[in-house]
Amino acid sequence: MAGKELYVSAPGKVILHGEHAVVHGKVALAVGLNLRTFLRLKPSRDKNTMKINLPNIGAKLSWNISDLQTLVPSFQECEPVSPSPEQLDILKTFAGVSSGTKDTESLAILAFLYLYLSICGQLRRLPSLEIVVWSQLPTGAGLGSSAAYSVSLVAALLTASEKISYPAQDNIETARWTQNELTLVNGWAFQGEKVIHGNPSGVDNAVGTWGGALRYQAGQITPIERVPMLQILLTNTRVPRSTKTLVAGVKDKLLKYPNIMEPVLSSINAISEECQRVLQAAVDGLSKEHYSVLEELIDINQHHLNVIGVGHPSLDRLCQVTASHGLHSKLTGAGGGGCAITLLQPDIQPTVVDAAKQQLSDCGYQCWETSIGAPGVSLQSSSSLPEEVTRSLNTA
Ligand SMILES: Nc1ncnc2c1ncn2[C@@H]1O[C@H](COP(=O)(O)OP(=O)(O)O)[C@@H](O)[C@H]1O
Ligand SMILES: C[C@@](O)(CCOP(=O)(O)O)CC(=O)O
Ligand SMILES: [Mg+2]
Repeated sequence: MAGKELYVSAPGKVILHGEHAVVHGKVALAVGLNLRTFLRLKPSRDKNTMKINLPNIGAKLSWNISDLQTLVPSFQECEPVSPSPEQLDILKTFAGVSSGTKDTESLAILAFLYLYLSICGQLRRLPSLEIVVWSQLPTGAGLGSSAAYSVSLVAALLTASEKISYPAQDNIETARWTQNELTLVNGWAFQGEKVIHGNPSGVDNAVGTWGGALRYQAGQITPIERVPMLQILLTNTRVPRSTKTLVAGVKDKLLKYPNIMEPVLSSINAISEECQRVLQAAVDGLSKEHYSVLEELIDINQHHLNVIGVGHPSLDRLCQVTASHGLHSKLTGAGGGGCAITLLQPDIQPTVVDAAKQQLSDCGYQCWETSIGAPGVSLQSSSSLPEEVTRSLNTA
């Protein structure tokens, strides 16, 4: 691969049930989303420079390879390992980032530096690269943009450093790596998530890597086969929030009120189990009764998520608006604002959906009708990229 330009993409995700509880060992059900993060990597013309350009967050940085090379002795990992506090301190000092930062750009840069130095540190010399990452996903809205960022960076860096193969063949638009290679991508992307989130469960990077529909519990990833087609309305309240802060808040509540919070997490676990049971019992299509169960599960979980402290007035409003049209919604991802999902039954009148969407956009929210179960991280030919993506990557 050395010396080639490459394009990689990774999907965002929607958590159907189990957000937050999954951080504490419970089950989550998650699916790949057809909004993706795209990355272009090419060798730098200037042999002593590493450049990264992140147009979504307005960050453009470059470093001297010789300066980065001085950090290598503290990294050089053979396999994915958790970033140590000492390694993070070294990176913060190098990047001029204050400790305890939750700033978007700082977290993105720290994650990049950690992954670049760890993955490429064993090479004779760090490679001079130009990397652009651009995403269709809103950043920090619960759709796993941090994981899609880490997964696409890792797949590109592992390919560029020849630790995984270059799977593309002539005339093939998208190619995927082998299961073993994807396991390595997922393992490193989890470390990137740790830099950004502090204490991630690993569900988001698993969906970014494998796509489709997954059951995730304590690191165990089980693909859910033949999930019936679900129509989902995805709404972004546009209220910004930080996964890191929300995850830390739930942990504090759990430590303070273990006897009160643990049963709530167990109930969320039971909701995920029941949802999986319904989806798998209904491979030939969901009946009206199945839909009523799924709707009730959504309502109950939304109440639980409020109890554990990750609700937000914008999400309450969203649920009220959709309920007024007979629809059921819950937050997805870390909550505190960000996105919610609304289940749409297949025979729903388009006028009902349109009226709900209109009222949501009157609240200042952004809606998408999505298809779920998108493929995981992929190597793409430049000709396979939508025009919007090519433009964003090349003009950044
Ligand atoms: N396209 C991107 N470019 C740069 N950084 C990104 C991008 N997408 C995500 N990130 C990083 O991920 C962080 C958002 O992660 P998080 O709070 O977990 O929200 P999300 O729900 O979108 O994953 C951002 O602050 C930024 O550091
Ligand atoms: C809240 C959590 O369950 C999901 C977070 O998703 P997001 O970063 O908000 O897209 C945290 C995790 O699983 O690591
Ligand atoms: Mg995230």
